[in-house]
Amino acid sequence: MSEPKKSLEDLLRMLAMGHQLTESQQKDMTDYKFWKTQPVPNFTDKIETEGPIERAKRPEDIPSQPFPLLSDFEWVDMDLTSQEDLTAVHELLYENYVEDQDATFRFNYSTEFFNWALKPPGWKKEWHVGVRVKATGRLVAFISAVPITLELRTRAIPSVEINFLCIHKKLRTKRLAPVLIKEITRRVNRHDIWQALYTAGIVLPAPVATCRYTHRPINWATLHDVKFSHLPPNKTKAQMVAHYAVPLTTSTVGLRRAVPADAPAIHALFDRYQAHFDLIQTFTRAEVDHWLMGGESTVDGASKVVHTYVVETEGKITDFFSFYLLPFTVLGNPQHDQLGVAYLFYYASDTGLDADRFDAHATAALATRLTALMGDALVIAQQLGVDVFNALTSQDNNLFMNELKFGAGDGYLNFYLFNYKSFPITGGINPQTKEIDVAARSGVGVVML
Ligand SMILES: CCCCCCCCCCCCCC(=O)SCCNC(=O)CCNC(=O)[C@H](O)C(C)(C)COP(=O)(O)OP(=O)(O)OC[C@H]1O[C@@H](n2cnc3c(N)ncnc32)[C@H](O)[C@@H]1OP(=O)(O)O
Repeated sequence: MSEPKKSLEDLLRMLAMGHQLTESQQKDMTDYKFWKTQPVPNFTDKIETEGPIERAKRPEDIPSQPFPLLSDFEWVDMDLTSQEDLTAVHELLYENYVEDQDATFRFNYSTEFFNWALKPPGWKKEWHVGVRVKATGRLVAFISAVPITLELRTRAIPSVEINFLCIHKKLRTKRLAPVLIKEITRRVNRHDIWQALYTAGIVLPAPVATCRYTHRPINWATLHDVKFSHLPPNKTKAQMVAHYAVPLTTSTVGLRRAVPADAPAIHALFDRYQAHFDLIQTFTRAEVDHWLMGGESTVDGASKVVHTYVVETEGKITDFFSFYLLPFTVLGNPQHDQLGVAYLFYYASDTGLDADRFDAHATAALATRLTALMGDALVIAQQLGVDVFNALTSQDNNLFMNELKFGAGDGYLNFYLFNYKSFPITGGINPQTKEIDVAARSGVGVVML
C-alpha cells in the first residue's frame, strides 16, 4: 500500500490554519514582539478578576487617520456590494488563505458566502479593510471585523469578531500583520467598541479556550480519492465505505427545513440553550434572520450557505440545528474538482433544558437527542453533496461525537479575547492529554467561521 499524501488530519490542520505548538516550541512572551505591546493576557497571568485590560478610552481620543503604510501601498475600504471588490477578496483568499504545501486544496468562497460571513446586521464597509499596491491596484492584504454582542458568564460585551486576516504570500514575514491589526483596532475603537473575539490555529498570548477539530467522513471513497483519508491496515475500501455509511433518509419525527416564520421560536430556544455556556454570542432578531435564516446569502428562498432545520412537534419548535457549507476546490485530481465540506454551526434542544446542565438524567437524554439530530444533519449534508462534516469540541458536541463516528483531528482552534481578561474556559478537551473530554463538555458556546 502506498503512503497517502494527505490525511484527514492534514485537512483539519489546514482548516485550523496553523499548527499547535508543543509547550517547548511555544515562544516566550518577550518573543511576541507585537503581541507583547497589545492589551492581551500573558500566558502566565493569574487572572483574579474578569474585565477589560486597558483603561477606558473615548472614541475621540483615537486618531482619525489610518496608520501609515509604506509608500507603495494604500488602504482601501473593500466594497462587498460590488462584484469587482468581491472578486478581489475572493482571489486574495483563494490564492493565499490556505497553507497547503502542494497547493492542491483551496477554499471555494462564493459571493453568497461573503454576503453571509461579512455582511451581518451592522456591518460596515470601513471594517472590510484592504491593502492595495498603489501602482497596480492589486489587493495584497485583508482583514475584517463584524459587530457582535459577546456574553461572558452573563456579562454582555459589545465586540467585534475579527476574521479573514490574509497577506499575500509574497509579502509575508514583513510585519504587515501587526499594521493590519492596529488599523482595524483603530477603526473599531472609533465606533466605541473596545473588545474583540478572534480565533487562530496558532498559539498567541493567550487563549481563553482551546478546542479541537473533529471530522466525520461522509463520503469516504471521495476523501480517499483526493488523498485526504487513508486506508488503515487490515481494512478494505469497502469496509471503510460501509463503516461511514450514512442513512439515506432522516429519522427524527417533525424535522423540516426552517422557514422565516420559525425565527422567533428558534431565537427563544437559542437563548435558553446558549445560557448553559460561558462564552456566547447573543443575537438580535435581525441577527437570527441573518446567521440562522441566511440573510443575504438567500437565493430563491433558500440560503446557499447556512442550512437550518427545526423539529416541530404539535406546533412547538423543540429543537433546531444548523451547519454551513464552504467547499474546497481540488486542483490536479483526475476524479474530483470539488470537496463538499460542512461545518456544524448553532443548535439547541429543549431536551433536559430545565435541569442543571450536568444532571445525569438530563445529560443522558440530551446525548440521545443530539445524537439523533446530528445523525440527521449528516443525512442532510450527504444529500447536499458534503464529503466531510466538521465540528469542534465546543458546545455540547462531545455528547454525540463518539456515537456518530466523528474522529479527533490534530488541528486545534484557539479562542482569544482582545482587551479582556477572562478565567479559562474549557474547550472540550483535557488540557494535558488533549483528548476529548465528554464529561466536562465545553464552556464555549460561540461558533466562529
Ligand atoms: C477592539 C478591536 C480589536 C480588533 C483586533 C483584535 C485582534 C485581532 C487579531 C487578528 C486575528 C486574526 C484571525 C484570523 O483571521 S486567523 C487566520 C489567519 N490567516 C491565515 O492563516 C492565512 C494565511 N496566513 C497569512 O496570511 C499570514 O501568515 C498572516 C496574515 C496570518 C500573518 O502574516 P505574516 O506571516 O506575514 O506575519 P507578519 O510578519 O506580518 O507579522 C508577524 C506577527 O503577526 C502575528 N500573527 C501571525 N499570525 C497571526 C494570526 N493568525 N493572528 C494574529 N496574529 C498573528 C505573529 O505572531 C507576529 O507577531 P509577534 O509574534 O511578533 O507578536
